[in-house]
Amino acid sequence: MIFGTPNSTFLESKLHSSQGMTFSSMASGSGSGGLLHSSSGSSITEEVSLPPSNTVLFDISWEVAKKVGGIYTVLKSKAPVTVEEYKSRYALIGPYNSETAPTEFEPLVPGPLSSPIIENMMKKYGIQVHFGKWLVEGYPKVFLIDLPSSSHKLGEWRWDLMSGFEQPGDHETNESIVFGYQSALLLKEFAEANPNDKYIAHFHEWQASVGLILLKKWKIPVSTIFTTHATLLGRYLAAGGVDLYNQIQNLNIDYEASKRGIYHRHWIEKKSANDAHVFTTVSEITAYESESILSRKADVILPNGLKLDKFTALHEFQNLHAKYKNVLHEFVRGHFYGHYDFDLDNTLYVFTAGRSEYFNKGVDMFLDALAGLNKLLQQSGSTMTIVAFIIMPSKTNNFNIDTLKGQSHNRDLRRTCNSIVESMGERLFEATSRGRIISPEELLTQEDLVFLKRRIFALKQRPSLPPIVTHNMMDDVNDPILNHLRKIKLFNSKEDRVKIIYHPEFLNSTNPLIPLDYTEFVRGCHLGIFVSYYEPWGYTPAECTVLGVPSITSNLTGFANYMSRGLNEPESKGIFIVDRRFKSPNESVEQVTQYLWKFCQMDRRQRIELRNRTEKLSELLDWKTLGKFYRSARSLAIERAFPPSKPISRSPSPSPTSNTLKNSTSIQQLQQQLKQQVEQQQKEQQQQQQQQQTIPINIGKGETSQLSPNTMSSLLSDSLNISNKKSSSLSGGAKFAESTINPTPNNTPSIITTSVGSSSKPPLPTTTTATVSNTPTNTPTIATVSSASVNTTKNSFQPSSQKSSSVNPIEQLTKLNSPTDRDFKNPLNESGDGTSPSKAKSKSIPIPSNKFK
Ligand SMILES: O=c1ccn([C@@H]2O[C@H](COP(=O)(O)OP(=O)(O)O[C@H]3O[C@H](CO)[C@@H](O)[C@H](O)[C@H]3O)[C@@H](O)[C@H]2O)c(=O)[nH]1
Repeated sequence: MIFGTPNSTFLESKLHSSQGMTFSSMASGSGSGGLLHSSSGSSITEEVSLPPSNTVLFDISWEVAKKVGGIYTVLKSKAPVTVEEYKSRYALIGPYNSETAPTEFEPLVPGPLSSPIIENMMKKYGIQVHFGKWLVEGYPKVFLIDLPSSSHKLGEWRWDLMSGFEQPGDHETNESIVFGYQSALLLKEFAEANPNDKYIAHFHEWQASVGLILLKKWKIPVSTIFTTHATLLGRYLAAGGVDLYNQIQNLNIDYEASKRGIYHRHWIEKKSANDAHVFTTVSEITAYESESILSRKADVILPNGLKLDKFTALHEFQNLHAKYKNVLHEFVRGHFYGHYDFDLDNTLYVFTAGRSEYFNKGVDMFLDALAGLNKLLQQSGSTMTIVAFIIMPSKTNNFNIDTLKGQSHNRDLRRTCNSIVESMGERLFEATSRGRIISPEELLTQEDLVFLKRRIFALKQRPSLPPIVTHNMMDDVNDPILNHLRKIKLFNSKEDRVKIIYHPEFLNSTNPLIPLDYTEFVRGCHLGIFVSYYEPWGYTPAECTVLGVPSITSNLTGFANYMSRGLNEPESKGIFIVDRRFKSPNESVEQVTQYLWKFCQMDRRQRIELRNRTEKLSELLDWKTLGKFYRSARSLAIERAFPPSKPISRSPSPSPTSNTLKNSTSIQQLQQQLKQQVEQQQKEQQQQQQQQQTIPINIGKGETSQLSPNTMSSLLSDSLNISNKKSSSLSGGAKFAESTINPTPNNTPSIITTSVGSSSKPPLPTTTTATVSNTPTNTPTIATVSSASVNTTKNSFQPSSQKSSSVNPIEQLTKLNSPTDRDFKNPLNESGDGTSPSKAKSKSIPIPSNKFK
């Protein structure tokens, strides 16, 4: 039976797959092993069965072929391993978006199997489905559904789904409902056309999960998985100042959702979690939260992985750092034209990035820490400059003129200098070929000098300080980031050692200011800072790690908890974890400031060594390691939906608890395994003789740096290592961290008296906003609003006295947590996409009593 032609069809691999083969044997082509191989040819020993040939997998999400935030990264980075595993029995379903389709999607002619289904969708329901491939690595097949083709059905479908508590004015939910019915109909068509196949539909987040509710309601034989990448209400509560992890169990959840006008969305999320055969989240901390908010324990925890690009030459990523840092240098020269009085060789680039959630993403803390660092650098008389980037989309109206002008000045100046150099070269050549030494006056003529003087004079005419924000903001008066900057008075003035660049748009390589895509930008920076308050996982610090860039994150992120369980001394490997759980907000800010201060004390070589150690952790985050949890979730879903001896089950198994425990044990086992490997490696390194030879590394500027033997061995080794190479230098790394992370007494300004981690730590000078009183000399671009607000940001910390006696480790972690509300925290400040609390309405809406049966 022919299912289709290669390259154009979904499901053609049914022809080739062989049931029962192991994944690794298939993937490696060896046919001999039962090992799941990592990219380094190493590792986690595990027998993985290929999915049976009649299993078909769909991922369903709002972010298929359309970037909004982290879920796009999950799907895109996971695509290669999923395609490898399922071949063309894997596809994604998402809404069709005409703006992103041209760059993300390539239409294909559907094969004989999908073709009648797509035709039926149009004939029976009038729904247009675009079939093709997603233009990302692995090229998975996608079904993109045209929402407008069903917009006339909205009223009917909304009534069918949530009569009694619908919110007709909520555009985002309306779209979710339309997409939900469309995707459920598509899955129904597939399941009915191929009754012998076992379908797994994996729904991501509430916006895409209405279809899951319908599959159960219509009794369609499809096994379902629901992953919540955050809970809606959790985001709102955190952003709105609720002490989430301490109070969660005391809240009336439906009432809280109703109060915020999101009951109908919360209902979709909760019903999806409860209707799914398998319910999953991305971290333990979100599993804990989901138990209260969604009334179901997670069956499986799915830590987010990344697709690793391993270089054959391990120092290559250091060279990329130098390359992209030069692009940032060029931007900075232009941006600060007329005020460019600092040394780029003594400048560090730090950044935060992500969807715009001012409080939840810890931007408030990031800025307060920068204000503290600015003060410390000023007081110590440091000449170092820190350029801090904030890459967070906001509503804008293109780039602002001042910013563009800066880049154009810079380009003009470069052109002028290049043409002078060219004529100098000609004159030099001419004189030399006539056997004469050229005089300096002949080389650089009076005319050239006048020309250059004019250029310099033009630069100095800049009337304002270099802009804080690169774009015209649609609502700069209410932008929480700009307001915070106004409050702490970081205006890019001459005296500021910390300069700010707020780029309210995601980056891409066609950007006229910073022509880098996000990954290249991260590589060019020295340090990422993501001290989130609410962060189910946190891709941004994870991406830093695999790109070999150290980062500061918070212990309220799934990523930090995952890494700290798997690593000893994460700090020494470039993962700095700030305590937002047990410390007051002011103390957490001070901890960030201290980390920054100490980072500033490191010299270039120490930073290179730290980057090496950071990069070597990437194996921990590889989908080839973490994909196993997805496989567990799928097997469980199949097991529950299609029990071997029973007819197809249409309802989820009632006892997820035991599976939750089973799975969390397996994550711990994996981490334990990785930890043991790292420790083993450390032992081996200690026994190792120090190598005498040094190898040059390009560190930019055309210089080379002689790395120490320890660094070299760590460069050459594989950190997690797996294939028993005897070469890593993690133990050297730990020693290095002790000596470099703690500030050298001579370099330490007098106000810093101890290092982080000291049990008798005297307080740092306060880093809150009121202490920063430098007034800008010129009018900064953002200073269009009153600068009256210079009061100290007062933090209210309530020490947690109610220690939990619960045996649930997550509960223990989170119950003891007592970060509390900060004065400036305002839920209405949060903005972003549909998962963001920005759309909270104050109006309460009715809660039906009959929807949860
Ligand atoms: O210029 C930029 C800046 C950022 N990013 C990306 O944006 C993503 C942001 O990720 P994250 O902050 O983790 O995403 P959220 O959108 O907040 O996603 C939710 O879902 C993610 C996936 O499960 C979880 O990691 C988060 O904790 C959770 O809040 C990252 O992959 C970045 O690479 C860009 O592509 N371009």
